[in-house]
Amino acid sequence: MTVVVTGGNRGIGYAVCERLARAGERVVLVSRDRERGAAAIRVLPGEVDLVVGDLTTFAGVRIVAEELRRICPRIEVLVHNAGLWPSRRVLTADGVEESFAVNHLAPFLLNHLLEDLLGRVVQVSAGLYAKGKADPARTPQGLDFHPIRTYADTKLCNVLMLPLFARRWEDAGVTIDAVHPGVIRTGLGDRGGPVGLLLKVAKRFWLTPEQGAEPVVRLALEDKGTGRFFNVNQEIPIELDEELARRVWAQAAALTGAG
Ligand SMILES: NC(=O)c1ccc[n+]([C@@H]2O[C@H](COP(=O)([O-])OP(=O)(O)OC[C@H]3O[C@@H](n4cnc5c(N)ncnc54)[C@H](O)[C@@H]3O)[C@@H](O)[C@H]2O)c1
Repeated sequence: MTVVVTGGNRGIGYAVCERLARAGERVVLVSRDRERGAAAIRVLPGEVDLVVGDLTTFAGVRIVAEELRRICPRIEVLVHNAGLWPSRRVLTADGVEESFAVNHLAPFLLNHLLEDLLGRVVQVSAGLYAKGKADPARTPQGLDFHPIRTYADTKLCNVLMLPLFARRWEDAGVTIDAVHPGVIRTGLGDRGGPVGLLLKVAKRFWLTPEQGAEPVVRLALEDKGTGRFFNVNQEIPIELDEELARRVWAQAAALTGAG
């Protein structure tokens, strides 16, 4: 089975790659940095391929999709793990806020570009989605940027897309679930200043990337359901605003040219 893991060169993604490679799956690791990606695949066990690409821009996502198409006749599992928690507002070359681009638009576009190859998709989301607002008039450009809420907005967008992709793919038998991996000690959200210092201290008490990988791997290898959200291993019913979900979808489609 071929499993593609975005952002697989470090943190939870790396631990996911390691677990899957040890289990005998063919792993394709997507990394934005060639050297860091190559360093990761050198030490990973088993059959691991590297695809290099930056998921910040639509052009970067398209390059990744093309390369995946070239080397994978089928992708049994696509794990959208790459994620960003920025401390300040940065716009991408496409004019959208960076974490909105990587956390939400990149998975949205990859899902469309690869859908005929897919068996299953696992979206690494975050429990913080519940604090998000996903206002289509403001979120894409990161207007009113907030160091916590903006990230939460992007993760809410992931969750809003779940039932829509689940329905879209029903007949094709492609499934999609999302998971909050737990509070995990990785480089996510690292920053300077007093907040960075506090975070560094707090992270000592957080779980390891291997522990964060566990629920992601479990979902990657399971194929019983679709459209579900898991808080670690527990399924949480999600109440979604259908109308908002459709607007967020339409906007992602207009921005990326997919859908
Ligand atoms: N660490 C936690 O407590 C926690 C909690 C909830 C959700 N998550 C989610 O788990 C996922 C993995 O995060 P992590 O904690 O391992 O953090 P991390 O920072 O260690 O890993 C993030 C990965 O995403 C990659 N990435 C970022 N921007 C990219 C881009 N433009 N193109 C390609 N790759 C890019 C990074 O290179 C890295 O490999 C993220 O989606 C994150 O939001 C983490």
